[in-house]
Amino acid sequence: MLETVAIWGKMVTSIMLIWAMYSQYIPRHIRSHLEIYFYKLLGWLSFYVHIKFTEHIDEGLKRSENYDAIRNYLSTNTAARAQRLKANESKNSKSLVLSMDDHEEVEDVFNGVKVKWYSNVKVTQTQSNYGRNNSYERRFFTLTFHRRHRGMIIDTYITHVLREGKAIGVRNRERKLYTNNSSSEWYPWMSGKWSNVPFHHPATFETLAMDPEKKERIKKDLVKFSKGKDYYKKVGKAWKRGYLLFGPPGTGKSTMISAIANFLDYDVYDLELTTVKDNSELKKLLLETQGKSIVVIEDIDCSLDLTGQRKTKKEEDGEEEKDKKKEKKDKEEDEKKSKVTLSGLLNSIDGLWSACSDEKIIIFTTNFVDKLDPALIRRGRMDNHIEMSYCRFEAFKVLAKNYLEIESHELYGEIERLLEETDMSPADVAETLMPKSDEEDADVCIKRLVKTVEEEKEKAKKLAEEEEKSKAEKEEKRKKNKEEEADNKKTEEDEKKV
Ligand SMILES: Nc1ncnc2c1ncn2[C@@H]1O[C@H](COP(=O)(O)OP(=O)(O)OP(=O)(O)O)[C@@H](O)[C@H]1O
Ligand SMILES: [Mg+2]
Repeated sequence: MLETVAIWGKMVTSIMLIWAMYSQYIPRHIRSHLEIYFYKLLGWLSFYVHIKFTEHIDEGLKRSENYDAIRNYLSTNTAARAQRLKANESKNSKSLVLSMDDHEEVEDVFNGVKVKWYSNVKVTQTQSNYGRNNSYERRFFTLTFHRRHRGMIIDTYITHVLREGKAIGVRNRERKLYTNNSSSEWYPWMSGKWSNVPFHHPATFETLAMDPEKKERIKKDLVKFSKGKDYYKKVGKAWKRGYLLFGPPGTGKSTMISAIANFLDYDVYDLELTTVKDNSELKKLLLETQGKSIVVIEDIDCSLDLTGQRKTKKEEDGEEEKDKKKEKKDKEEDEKKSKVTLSGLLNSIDGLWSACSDEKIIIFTTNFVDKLDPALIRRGRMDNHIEMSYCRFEAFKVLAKNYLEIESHELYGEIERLLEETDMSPADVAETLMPKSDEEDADVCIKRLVKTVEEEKEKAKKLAEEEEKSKAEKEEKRKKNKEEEADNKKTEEDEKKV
């Protein structure tokens, strides 16, 4: 026994000595060549095949969906058998997820064939421009199996793992509301491209006040889209759909986005364009969004200078002089401003880049649809244009049911007439309907609404009258000026003749 220990001891010492000499005396470039041949030789001699699945793909640009699917699969099926588990990677999940810790190994059996999964991590050191050392971890799984099962594992087992893993991910995931970070925070050791919070908005299509027929049409459109994977593939279109929500403030555009997210069980990416520096940043941000999600750009007319109809030549000439004066000031401001352009945005929506992940809805909202460039909202880009309008009777009935739990009242007829004649947003109607104390019942709230709508109607009438009056005054003034000009001209001509 002692002899065996001594022999082992000698062997280990010799190996360490040889390794130290090898590292010290063989130059680095020769060592890397030798290592390549060593691994090749190992490959020829080994009976085992290894497949690596990395956490990030595309030069680290994008998180791999396959990696997440494998992690989910292993968490549910085999990770519990591992010696060391990690419980801290449940960020996107409703419940606690136990996954294999780094450098752990588990076995899986499929159709009687044994395979092994290893979870690995490689630490990379980088140096920033300021000389600071940063290290970050790159994780990957390695699947190992006997080479005689190569066909079955590659064709069947991996597909099975990915499909199962993705389904588990969808079942477990907690929906998120994402918002984009400024590019100074994009490093892996900082917040990354997107920050997120759990998405728990209570809005649904049932609580959304709008014309029931329109609502039904939108729901059908969404269902058709979410089930359309094969159809989109067949017609050769990226599996995405654009919605343009437009209408006055408080008509439910943002509420509609939440209702769509809840209806389809999608995540929401709230894209703040003003913090995106340029087109390339925009592409990188969109690449980092996952499928089954809604990308939202709210108030697109305010976000950037993407709007405004294209100018005519005449308008451009007239503005030339003014532009020159402003040029210097604008230039300074421009340097600070986002440089995302209309074409950059269009490219990201439906250029080649858009097809990088599936099942995505893109929603733009605006209060002023006429201000938008037609190129931005043409069909194919924004496939469905939805107008969110002022509260009419049908929408009121939904609000009354939600806020007061009533479906009829003696004043309903009166309200129907008033709402047809007055433009009041659902937000204002909802606020008026909401009981302000325990003593206020439905009757009080309905009467308050009638009073408020009547007041609004009166206000609108006065406003219209004032506008009409000021318009008439302006017209009168214009006519007077014109007459004066004509008189002056005539006098001048008469004087010349004399
Ligand atoms: N159609 C609606 N159905 C139900 N509630 C509504 C509707 N429209 C507005 N509301 C209520 O009014 C509030 C404001 O609505 P919301 O933020 O969706 O309006 P918006 O159209 O996005 O306005 P803005 O143009 O100012 O962004 C919501 O919180 C909601 O309670
Ligand atoms: Mg809004």
